[in-house]
Amino acid sequence: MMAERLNANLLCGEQKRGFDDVVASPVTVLQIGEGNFLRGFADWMLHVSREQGMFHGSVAVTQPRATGKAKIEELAAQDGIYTLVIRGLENGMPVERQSVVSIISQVIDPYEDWNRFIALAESDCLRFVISNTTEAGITYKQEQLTDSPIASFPGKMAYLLYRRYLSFGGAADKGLIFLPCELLENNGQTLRDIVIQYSLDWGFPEDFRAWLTRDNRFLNTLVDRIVTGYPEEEQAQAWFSEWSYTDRLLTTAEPYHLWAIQGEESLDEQLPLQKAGLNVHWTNDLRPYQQRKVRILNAAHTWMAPIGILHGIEHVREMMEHQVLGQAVKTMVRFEIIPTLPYSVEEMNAYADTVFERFSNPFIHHRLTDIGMNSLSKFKVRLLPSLSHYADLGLQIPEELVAGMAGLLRYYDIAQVNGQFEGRDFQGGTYVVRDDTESLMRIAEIWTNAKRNREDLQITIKELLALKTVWGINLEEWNGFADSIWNWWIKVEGGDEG
Ligand SMILES: NC(=O)c1ccc[n+]([C@@H]2O[C@H](COP(=O)([O-])OP(=O)(O)OC[C@H]3O[C@@H](n4cnc5c(N)ncnc54)[C@H](O)[C@@H]3O)[C@@H](O)[C@H]2O)c1
Ligand SMILES: O=P(O)(O)OC[C@@H](O)[C@@H](O)[C@H](O)[C@H](O)CO
Repeated sequence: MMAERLNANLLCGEQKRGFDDVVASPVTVLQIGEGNFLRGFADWMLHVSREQGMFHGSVAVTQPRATGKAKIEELAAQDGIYTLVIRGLENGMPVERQSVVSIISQVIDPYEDWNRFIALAESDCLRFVISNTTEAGITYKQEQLTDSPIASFPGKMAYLLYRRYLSFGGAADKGLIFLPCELLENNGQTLRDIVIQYSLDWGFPEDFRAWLTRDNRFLNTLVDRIVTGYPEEEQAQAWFSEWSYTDRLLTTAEPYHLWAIQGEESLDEQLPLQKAGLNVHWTNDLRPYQQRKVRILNAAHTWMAPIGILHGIEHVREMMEHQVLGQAVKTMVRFEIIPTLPYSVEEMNAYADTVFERFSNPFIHHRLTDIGMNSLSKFKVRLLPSLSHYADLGLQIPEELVAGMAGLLRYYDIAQVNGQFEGRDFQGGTYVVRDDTESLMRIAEIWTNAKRNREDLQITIKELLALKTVWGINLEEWNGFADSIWNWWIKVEGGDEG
């Protein structure tokens, strides 16, 4: 795609002209994660702000894992420049906007060039660290301190900060502001705790930890935008011939975007996103944003993936257009989930309306198989709290929430085939289930031992509901729950949809 390499300089103040008259600004943001989401969300936001003359920095992007180098290599080959197409409905009207995002001025593979990565610690103008490493990226695992690539994302941050502390003698104004985008409650705080843990493991001095906690900020944030990545090849080719260039990093996203950040509004002076007209909220309470998103939008996705796949449905929009299932999603959100949330029903219904409009976006082909990945842990966080609300009050769990659990169990009726876990949909077609291997093995074992007659299936359902390692609690103990699931089973396997 790109003719010439951007020759950006890591050091502040040294700006060089590069590709197509783009001026590479000083690197003020370190980005951990080269995936679709950050490119369709945070990078795009910074790009918009810079286009308006408000944000004056640029981004150094690095990959968080040693495996899967294709994207970082493509990014390097394209000088960090890529195309984003935003498509969808805005106030009921279709929109399609293409932009060439050029905010990335450095592409660094820490596994190939550790020294270049760690040199960022000494950069005077570095101010922010933005990340998306999936929920799996913000976890603690004991690790050795080496002077070559550190494996984990938090480990890398601990070392980078330590080097920064040494470089600047613990200067207060050289602390960094972390904005993690991982969909994890208290993502900032969790990242900070793990970074501190590494600093203890590796024997860094107490003074460093004082600087770390006093002069660095780890802000909790909540992101919301559906970024669907590279489009179907036919669409991509049509665009390429229209634009007269090809772009393997082409990404598509919906117009809707929200970034809620737990921090004072004055931070927008340093990171002018709200000022640039973006839907960014600086707030002291993230919970309302978090809960409504996870418990409504993500929950609806997590509900529809297994059920939709079992019915042979491929995309979210098709699911919403399905006479029975589309209605079931809406019923569940409006009448079963919203009443469990501690917020105004009007506000929640208004949010749900925007979600249904987003799900019906005619330009976005959001695959249920993508959403269905890791459904076990997603169900636990996104749907189970709504079910628990009823169970804890001794109430019967409503029909569509039951269907969500039952559909999930049916979807995980799997067997190991050629090293993969396969299930069969209602039409007899096969699909592959991707999830935590240990849980999959346990579930596959239960299903393999099941005798498949009526009575035995009831026992199997109970056995699955009792898997505390998967659900965190024993769901078999919920009064009447196993029976409700069984009723769904008879209805659906008997041919009815539900
Ligand atoms: N795509 C969306 O619409 C969207 C919206 C909001 C949040 N998210 C979150 O983003 C994540 C998926 O990101 P994407 O859509 O950019 O997909 P992607 O596959 O393009 O990128 C995934 C990124 O996560 C990194 N990663 C994966 N596993 C990791 C691990 N174990 N440790 C460290 N890093 C790891 C990859 O290197 C890559 O940078 C999911 O966790 C999802 O919840 C996605
Ligand atoms: O990205 P996942 O796989 O964690 O969850 C699937 C979707 O629910 C999710 O990607 C939403 O589309 C996104 O969270 C919207 O902001």
